[in-house]
Formats: sequence, structure tokens, C-alpha cells
Amino acid sequence: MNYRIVVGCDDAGLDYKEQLAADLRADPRVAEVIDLGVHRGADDVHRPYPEIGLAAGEAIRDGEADRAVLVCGTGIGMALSANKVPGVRATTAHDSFSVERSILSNNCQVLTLGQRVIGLELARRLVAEWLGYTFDERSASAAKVSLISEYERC
Ligand SMILES: O=C(CO)[C@H](O)COP(=O)(O)O
Repeated sequence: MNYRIVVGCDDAGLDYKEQLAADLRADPRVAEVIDLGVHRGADDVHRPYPEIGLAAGEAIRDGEADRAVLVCGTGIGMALSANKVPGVRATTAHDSFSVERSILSNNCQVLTLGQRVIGLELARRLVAEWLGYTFDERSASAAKVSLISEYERC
């Protein structure tokens, strides 16, 4: 697959981001992990989630990365922020079926997770599953996703 994956978090998601980044670096489907912070013990550790979510969305928009995994307390703020970048589809998904459908139905490039909501082992499993799905542009879902893109172009 050779995915280039952005990871990012705020201080509420830092523990999970570190573990998920390590998992992704060890995954043969991943060519590159781009860590947008925040970083433990660094000056950026209190950067608010919108800054990270928007930067991740811009990295997707600009073709610097294929996908992103973002972690905050709930995942919601990261999803809201990344979704503000035109062309980016981000969602929080805390169960296996929603993770699957976020790709196969919605072609989301961004998965967001809440460190205060789900356990670490579930988060790790969901990210591993998420990497295994690819959107089928010939599927019946493609025309529905296109309606979102067309709205953005107006
Ligand atoms: O979960 C968050 C945003 O969705 C964030 O980690 C915490 O935000 P806060 O509750 O506004 O501090």
C-alpha cells in the first residue's frame, strides 16, 4: 500500500498518538509516518486540537499524505477541524463497522479517535483494520461521496 500517514494529537491524545505512531511505523503497509505533534515535553505540547486537525487536513489536501490518524479527548474536535479543509473527509469511529464504512462508504482520509472514550488496545486494533480497507471508486458509494465534493466546488 505504501501509505503516507499523518499522525497528530492534542495533550489529551498524546499517549495514544505515540503508540499508534509506533504501530504505524512498524506496519509494512505504511511507507511514511508524518508526526504533526504534539510532542511530549516539547514547546508544542499545549497546542490546541484545531491547529493540529487543520494542519493534518491541509497535508491531505496538499498531497503530502494519503491518510491521517488524529487523537484528542473525544476525537470530535479533530474531526470537526480536519473537515474544514475542502476535500477532506474526517470522522470519529470507535467501532469496527464504522471504521470499515468510513472507508468503503465514505472514502474518509482521516480517522479520529478519543483517548478519553475507548481503550488503547481497541484503538490500536481499529487503526490496523482501517489500513486494510480501500475505497472502490466503481462502487455504488462513489456517486454519493461525489455529491459532497460537488457541493464544495460551488
Ligand atoms: O476532545 C477534545 C476536543 O474534541 C479535546 O481533547 C479536549 O477539548 P476540551 O474539552 O475543550 O478541553
